[in-house]
Amino acid sequence: MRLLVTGGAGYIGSIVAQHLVARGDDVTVLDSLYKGHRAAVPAGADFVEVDLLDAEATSEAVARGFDGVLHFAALSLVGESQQVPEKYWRGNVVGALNLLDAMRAAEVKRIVFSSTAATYGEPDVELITEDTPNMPVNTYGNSKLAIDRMLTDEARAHGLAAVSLRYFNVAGASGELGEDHEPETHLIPLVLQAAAGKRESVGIFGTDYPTPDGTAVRDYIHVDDLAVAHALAVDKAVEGRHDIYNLGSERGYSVREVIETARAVTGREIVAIEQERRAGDPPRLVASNARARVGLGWAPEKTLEDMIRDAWAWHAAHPDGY
Ligand SMILES: NC(=O)c1ccc[n+]([C@@H]2O[C@H](COP(=O)([O-])OP(=O)(O)OC[C@H]3O[C@@H](n4cnc5c(N)ncnc54)[C@H](O)[C@@H]3O)[C@@H](O)[C@H]2O)c1
Ligand SMILES: O=c1ccn([C@@H]2O[C@H](COP(=O)(O)OP(=O)(O)O[C@H]3O[C@H](CO)[C@H](O)[C@H](O)[C@H]3O)[C@@H](O)[C@H]2O)c(=O)[nH]1
Repeated sequence: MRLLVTGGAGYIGSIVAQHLVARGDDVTVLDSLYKGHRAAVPAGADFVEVDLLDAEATSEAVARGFDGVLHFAALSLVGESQQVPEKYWRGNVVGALNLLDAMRAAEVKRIVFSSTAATYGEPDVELITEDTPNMPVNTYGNSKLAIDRMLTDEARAHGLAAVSLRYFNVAGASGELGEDHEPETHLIPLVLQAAAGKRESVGIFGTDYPTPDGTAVRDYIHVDDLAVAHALAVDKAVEGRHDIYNLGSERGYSVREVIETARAVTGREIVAIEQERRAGDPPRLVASNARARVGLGWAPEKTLEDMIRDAWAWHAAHPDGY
């Protein structure tokens, strides 16, 4: 298929693009390079430097002719989204609307969208299903949920084939491609920076959660498993439908468990300092992936050890990032 990957110079988009190139798709990456890296665009993919907020340039890029779009481009810093919500409503929601306008004009009928567990907010359930109510607790989650709803309407009114994939906590690296965010806010890369001596310690944000060891529990998913799910989703999207799938493992790990696993995998000392809770962090977010198993024929295969080992190998090969 001829596929356009927005945000394909970023962490997840570049690795999914690499996977699509490897299976024989004809891939074009669109990215503004606001956060992404030109060096992350996989060999074998075309690249266009375009900001989705530039409607005209977006239309021109989409008009090159594609069978489908994978839409990763977004702003995704939860803290920043609370401080400057307008940046997130414009960047994420207006950007997606420009993309959908361009797709409609060019008769591109298929989209896979990077949604997020943040659309659920802080649900008090063992496993989050796609029927768990959407109650985002930050602007980032609100903006992603707004795009999900846009896709539902677009599928109904114009026959778009749309799939939203709600990732839980993504980690790991894939060959030459890995996670290089500035600023970095995610637990696993920060823990590995501490292991590598690039930072003195890592904070444990909250030790009084109602969880077995008092620290927050998350469902970590390897970026390669995510790539497989995207390839399935783009193939299985159905015209006139908007399907939503959680992508997680149904297994939660606490912050302490992640740090312990990183100590075991790296063999390094990792200084962890107990701190106050980070505002807006729910105690536990673990996905049910039953719908993705049935609807996509997908199941995660990689473990937390795999994610940490692969991310560690990437950091060793790229100590200063891209
Ligand atoms: N990392 C996670 O754990 C996680 C979890 C859930 C959902 N997501 C979603 O997955 C997607 C990818 O996340 P990531 O961690 O790879 O992020 P990332 O920041 O590494 O990649 C996003 C890319 O989008 C580009 N971009 C942003 N705004 C753009 C615009 N207006 N026009 C063109 N390009 C633009 C950036 O330059 C960057 O390369 C995002 O939509 C994010 O919300 C990520
Ligand atoms: O230095 C750190 C960083 C994080 N944490 C903790 O580790 C867990 C994971 O934190 P991350 O920042 O790695 O991930 P989040 O669960 O906060 O964020 C994930 O879920 C969000 C929605 O809830 C967004 O989708 C986001 O992009 C995605 O990475 C949280 O309990 C957090 O409090 C620490 O203890 N110390």
